[in-house]
Amino acid sequence: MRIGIVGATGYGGAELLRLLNNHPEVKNIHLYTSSKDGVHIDETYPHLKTVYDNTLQPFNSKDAGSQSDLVFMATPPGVSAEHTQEVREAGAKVIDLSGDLRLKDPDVYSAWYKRPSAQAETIHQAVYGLSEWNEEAIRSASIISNPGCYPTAVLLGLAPLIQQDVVDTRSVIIDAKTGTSGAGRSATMVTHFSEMNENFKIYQVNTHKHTPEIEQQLSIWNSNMGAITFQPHLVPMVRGIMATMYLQLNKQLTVEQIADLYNEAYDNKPFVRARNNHSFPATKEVYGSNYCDIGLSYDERTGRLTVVSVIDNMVKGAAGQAIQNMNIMNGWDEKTGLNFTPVYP
Ligand SMILES: NC(=O)C1=CN([C@@H]2O[C@H](COP(=O)(O)OP(=O)(O)OC[C@H]3O[C@@H](n4cnc5c(N)ncnc54)[C@H](OP(=O)(O)O)[C@@H]3O)[C@@H](O)[C@H]2O)C=CC1
Ligand SMILES: CC(=O)N[C@@H](CCC(=O)OP(=O)(O)O)C(=O)O
Repeated sequence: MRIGIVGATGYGGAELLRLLNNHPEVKNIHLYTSSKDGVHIDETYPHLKTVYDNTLQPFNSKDAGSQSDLVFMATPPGVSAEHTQEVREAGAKVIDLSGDLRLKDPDVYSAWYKRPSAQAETIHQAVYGLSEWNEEAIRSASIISNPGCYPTAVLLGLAPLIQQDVVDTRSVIIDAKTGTSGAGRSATMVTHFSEMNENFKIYQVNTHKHTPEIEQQLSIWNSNMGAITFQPHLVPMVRGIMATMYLQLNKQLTVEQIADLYNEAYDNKPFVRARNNHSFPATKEVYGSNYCDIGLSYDERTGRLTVVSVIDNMVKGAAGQAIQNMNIMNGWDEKTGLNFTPVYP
């Protein structure tokens, strides 16, 4: 299969290249840039030196769409809104890692992203690529909107409870932490070493653009769902997301019954590892891998359930899930090219 990566000089693009290099069905990769035409990828990323012979070429939709069967858009907001349809018309399928095509209501997109949305038709065609829960639609999709990193961790953690309607829908509080790579390679002050080392910051309180994305999917699963509270934090590490979620159950369930909901949901899902022994995952336990690890605890004193979900934001939260979706679209085993254990310590 011929692959195109737009935004290859960014963190998401580089991670795609690292993973696709080990994918047996991928024979040819074109890298596109808006600023580094003619530069070899290993000048930007020496760690990718042995990966194909890739020189960056200028991005235009026509070339990208005709030189590739599938194009990954690993670009900032606005780029895929503008170019996805042109890439499709030139012949390639598209997997978009940005948030441009995730929100089905263009007004909601404009309100949270503070920019014009993509055309309604493109948004309509895009299938939300939460691999574990949307497999059938992904299989026949031509455009995938790859989920955001936080929504991936949060939705995988909440799905079994929300789908089975065992949660007081107004009680959901999500306290999430991320490493600095989530901000991309071009981020400057916010993730500057002096700003982040020995520091811990809350940011975009009640305004983060992943809030409507999480709410949209939760309300597809359960029409009683309303607004949620989602607060992101930056911690001084490079990779990893931990989402700690607090919720009140709307019915009496034993710890065993709660664990059963997770086992039933994820027993045949190779990348989700739910624990039912009161053990809690740490971000390092999924580092560099496509796993999402989940732990939970029910506090009988308060009637509150705590769910902890961790992923590597660069892999399951971006490039890994995108490749998992590529596998599903092509009828390949979803683990192809992704079947490796986390790096530890
Ligand atoms: N980092 C993460 O953990 C995650 C990121 N995402 C999303 O994936 C996307 C990419 O993120 P990330 O890789 O971190 O970001 P980076 O800032 O690291 O990289 C983005 C790349 O996009 C390219 N680019 C910028 N403008 C244009 C343009 N007009 N046309 C074509 N290419 C352009 C740039 O490369 P060049 O200058 O060579 O063109 C740049 O290297 C974003 O939308 C992000 O929100 C999603 C999930 C997780
Ligand atoms: C640390 C940091 O800034 N993280 C980013 C992660 C989200 C991201 O990558 O955004 P999309 O996947 O939705 O495009 C943020 O909070 O915006």
